[in-house]
Amino acid sequence: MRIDPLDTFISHYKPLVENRLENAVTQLEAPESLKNSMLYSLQAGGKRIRPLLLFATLKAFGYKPEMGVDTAAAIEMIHTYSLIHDDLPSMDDDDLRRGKPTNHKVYGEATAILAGDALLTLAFKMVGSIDPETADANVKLALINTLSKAAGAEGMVGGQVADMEGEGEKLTLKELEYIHINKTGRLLAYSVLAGAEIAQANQSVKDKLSQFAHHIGLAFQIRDDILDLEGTEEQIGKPIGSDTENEKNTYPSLLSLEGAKKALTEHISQAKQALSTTGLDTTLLEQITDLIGLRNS
Ligand SMILES: CC(C)=CCC/C(C)=C/COP(=O)(O)OP(=O)(O)O
Ligand SMILES: C=C(C)CCOP(=O)(O)OP(=O)(O)O
Repeated sequence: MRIDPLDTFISHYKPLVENRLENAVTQLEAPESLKNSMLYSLQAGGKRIRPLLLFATLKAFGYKPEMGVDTAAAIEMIHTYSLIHDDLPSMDDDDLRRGKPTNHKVYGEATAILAGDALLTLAFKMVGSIDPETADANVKLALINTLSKAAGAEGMVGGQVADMEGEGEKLTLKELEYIHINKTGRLLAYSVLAGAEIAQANQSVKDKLSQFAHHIGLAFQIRDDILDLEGTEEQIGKPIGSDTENEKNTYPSLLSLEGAKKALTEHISQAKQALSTTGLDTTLLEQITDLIGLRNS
């Protein structure tokens, strides 16, 4: 029987980041209610695709994936905070996330906002305290600066604002692409580029990985848009059809379902093309790219 290398990789490295997340929050000297709220969303069962991308990137360079565990935990904290806030009544007003009641439904709106704030700030401490043998001061500074850019006003937060402002408006494909690249793509791209930073890759390889990351970022959100129409509640962990209900601009709403699927296939293929130019052992990254195209687990 053939065991898929990606399955083996996931079963080894998912628990690694999950343990780091749990330890980082449990150790905090902070109100139990806040820690419980942070842990509730961190442990609600995400796919951990961003940590896996970082680990697989390190592996592509021949580095130990373990070297990325603090950065992977930081990325997952920022991603989780963004989902807690995205679900709030003032944003998407969702009741379910990862198949469970949303954070504000369980802990109340104020604690949910503060749990998100605490996860965001803890993420930067995680990167700041990476073992110096894994990343020296210059590498850490680069990791912190690029994380701040990917997650903040010039990245995810900016994309979220544009997404909200676009609700009910008919956007152009270029405007929608801006939203997808920033709201979703930047943090996914960071997961790959952080691996390249830790491996101290040269600029040419970083540029190629950046191209790869751009395409998987877009593909990921296009697939999310498609699943909102034709996925199941079990598959996406929340009711389907919320994009339509919130009058969101999506690839299917602009290009039709068929057009969105075509765009997804094109971005997956361009992502793989970019990978093939890096000269690295990209087996796992290719498999994760396929997973993003299918997104059925
Ligand atoms: C600063 C903040 C709050 C950023 C949120 C970023 C984000 C990617 C939200 C989920 O997007 P979505 O609403 O398209 O996805 P889902 O369908 O999972 O809610
Ligand atoms: C960025 C988007 C589209 C929100 C959901 O992200 P994921 O699909 O990675 O969510 P989890 O697996 O972490 O729950």
